[in-house]
Amino acid sequence: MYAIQATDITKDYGKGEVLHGVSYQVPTGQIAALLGPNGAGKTTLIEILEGHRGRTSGRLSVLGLDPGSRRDFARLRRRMSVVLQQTMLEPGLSVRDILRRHASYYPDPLDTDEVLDQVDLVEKRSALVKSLSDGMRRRLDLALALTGRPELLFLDEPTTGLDPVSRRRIRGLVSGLRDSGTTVVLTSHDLTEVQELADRVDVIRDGEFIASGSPDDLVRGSSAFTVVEFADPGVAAERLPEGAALVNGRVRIRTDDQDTVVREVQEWATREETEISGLTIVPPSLDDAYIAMLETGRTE
Ligand SMILES: Nc1ncnc2c1ncn2[C@@H]1O[C@H](COP(=O)(O)OP(=O)(O)OP(=O)(O)O)[C@@H](O)[C@H]1O
Repeated sequence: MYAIQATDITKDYGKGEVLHGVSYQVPTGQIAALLGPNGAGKTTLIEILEGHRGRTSGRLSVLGLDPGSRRDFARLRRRMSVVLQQTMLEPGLSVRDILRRHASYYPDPLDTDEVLDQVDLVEKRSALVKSLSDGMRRRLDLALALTGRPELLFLDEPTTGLDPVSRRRIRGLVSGLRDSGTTVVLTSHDLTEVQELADRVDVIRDGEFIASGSPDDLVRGSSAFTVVEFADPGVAAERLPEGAALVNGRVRIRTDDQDTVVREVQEWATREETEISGLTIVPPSLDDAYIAMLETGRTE
């Protein structure tokens, strides 16, 4: 079952295509991250999926409806939520009042206090919107989005500007949404967050997808390097293993074949009659993989 099925979507704003026939699928109940450099076409695609922008061509089904049709869009609005980076809220209303009013738009909304608790804003329930900090505003935006029990949630940079405790809490909340069957489409430039949260990642560049898969798949399939390191054994630089560099008192070797490097390092240590201590093998992160992917233009 797919919450989103987009096939051969193109978009031309009038000066040539910015989406070149992209196909994109998100299984129901998964967290899908959409990544790509500035200008790649993420916002355009997301807005088409949300029904806030028309497509030039292609087929699209979101929760079984076509966001490009006015009638379906009206139905879809009751079943999905969008959390943008900035939203307009009436500054003179209290947190509780704004949530209550929002809840009145839905047939079966979440209880206001419950949703405030979820986003850790209980203590601010009587505060006016204009008195909230940026981080609190973001949490209120999320509370508003959750109120209608959306089946599909679009989240744009959900934890930008939040302090570490709030960030952790919101990430926990987002992964809990998946557990309760909500589908989440996430755009974030924080790839640690994406690695932690996303079930699948799709990378778009110049209006085309260049990679798709789980975060682990993308890391495994990338040309990013693993780093093998050990403590400086105190030998002369020219006697270090081939390809090694001395960085902050550690010998560092970048490789795409860690097993061979570890074996060679052990053989080297035997030859040099030296001990290897503090050996670490650090696989590439999603961040490394993503950068390598964009540099090499690797295809799926
Ligand atoms: N309203 C518009 N009119 C004309 N061209 C647009 C419009 N919106 C976006 N574009 C163009 O479409 C392309 C994709 O832009 P889009 O905003 O979708 O990229 P993005 O991946 O979301 O970028 P960013 O990470 O910078 O937000 C860009 O070349 C942009 O200039």
